[in-house]
Amino acid sequence: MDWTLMKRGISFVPTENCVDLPSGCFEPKSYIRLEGLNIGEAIIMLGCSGFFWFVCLFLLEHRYLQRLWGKLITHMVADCFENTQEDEDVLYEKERIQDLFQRGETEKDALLAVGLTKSFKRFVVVDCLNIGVHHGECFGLLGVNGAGKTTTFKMLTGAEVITSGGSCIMGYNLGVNRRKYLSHVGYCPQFDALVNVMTAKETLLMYARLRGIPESVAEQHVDSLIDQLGLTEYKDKHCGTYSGGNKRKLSTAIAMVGEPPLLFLDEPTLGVDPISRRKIWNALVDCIKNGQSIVLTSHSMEECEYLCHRLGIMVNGRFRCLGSPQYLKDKYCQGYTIKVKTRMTASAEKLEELKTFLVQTFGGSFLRDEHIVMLNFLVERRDVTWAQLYSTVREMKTRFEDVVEDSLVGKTSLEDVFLSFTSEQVQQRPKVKCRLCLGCGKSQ
Ligand SMILES: Nc1ncnc2c1ncn2[C@@H]1O[C@H](COP(=O)(O)OP(=O)(O)OP(=O)(O)O)[C@@H](O)[C@H]1O
Repeated sequence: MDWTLMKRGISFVPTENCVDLPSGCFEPKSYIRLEGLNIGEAIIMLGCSGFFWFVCLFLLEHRYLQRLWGKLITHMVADCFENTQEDEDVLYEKERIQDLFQRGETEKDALLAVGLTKSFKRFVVVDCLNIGVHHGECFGLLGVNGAGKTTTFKMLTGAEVITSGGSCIMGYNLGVNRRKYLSHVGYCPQFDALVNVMTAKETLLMYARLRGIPESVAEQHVDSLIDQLGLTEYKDKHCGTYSGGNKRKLSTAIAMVGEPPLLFLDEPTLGVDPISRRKIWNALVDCIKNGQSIVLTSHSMEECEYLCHRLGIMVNGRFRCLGSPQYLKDKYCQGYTIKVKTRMTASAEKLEELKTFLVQTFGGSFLRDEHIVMLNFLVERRDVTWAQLYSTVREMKTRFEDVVEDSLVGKTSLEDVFLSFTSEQVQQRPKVKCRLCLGCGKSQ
């Protein structure tokens, strides 16, 4: 046998007429042949898979897949708004978000959600919602009970399956790169998810470890969160013994563990006292200064004005308006409000007289809402001066002394903007025609 040939990768196989061969009973044969147990097939497979993964890497590196996905999504949600009148700011934002998706530049915003839709059985709860949250921005999601805020949060945090649409956080797609996507999120759910037998410190340390914060800095990080949110007094007590407000503080602190780039906070200050609320606000302002982004829901207009750069008011699962608090006030509710507290003993005729007096005094004013003894008038005029308002209110008090108990004059607020949209909310909404809403349109 020729050992030099063996070393060069040539094997020897027995031949039928071995006696005739000069080398004896063996014939040289290559290892890399395709037949039998040779490695030819493996080499071809290796070459093909190398080429395949190179193409995949190339497509990923050059964002072709993201662009393709973006185009697909925007194409599929294109019909979402057909037959509906959308606010111009909402439409502008939708176009901006779709453009970013199409160009594959999803990392330009901290959060980009396009055509987000959720339907439960026969009803659409969130209806082709487009959300873009800039880096270092606090975005407020407002809406009456049942508008779809919590469902939106659940979809964006992967807790609820999205019926249609898609979402990217820091450029990572929930559908494609779920683990990376979720690693950038801190979530404070609407209902506290706490382990009752653990203390605040133990809970936060557990989350710090889960987030991979090194042990050497975890304790210091947790202590600073406890201090920031005013939980120092309770840090070694079991969560089960906490008041509702303290549970909310701890849930907010959990969301802040590890300084994630995006925080989803579902009513973080619900049931929190005014002093602690300000502590939470300050902690959130620090997060924003730190470059983190926040998506917040709240029923406190004061909180939204304090924290949010931009707000979207959700009605029937859609944005009804979008913009900064001041912009929304200027656009939707210019003017003043006159609140009148009436006496319980006031007769119906006198009340009607009072209403007519205020409506007629200022052309362009109307009774916006009425609750037992409270009348809320909106004066939608910019040319009215404070002096005119106060003199009218003085006159009203003198003329209707037996009807008016007290009154309050003020500029229109964010609450007025909010109230102007709430009447549009309906409890159950039928499915809309949308190419991505699975089966929608067909079942109707
Ligand atoms: N799992 C579910 N199955 C059926 N309907 C649901 C489900 N979850 C939510 N809904 C419905 O979806 C609608 C929106 O609920 P959601 O909790 O998102 O409202 P919300 O705006 O967060 O209200 P709130 O301000 O009270 O928290 C409600 O009418 C609710 O009944």
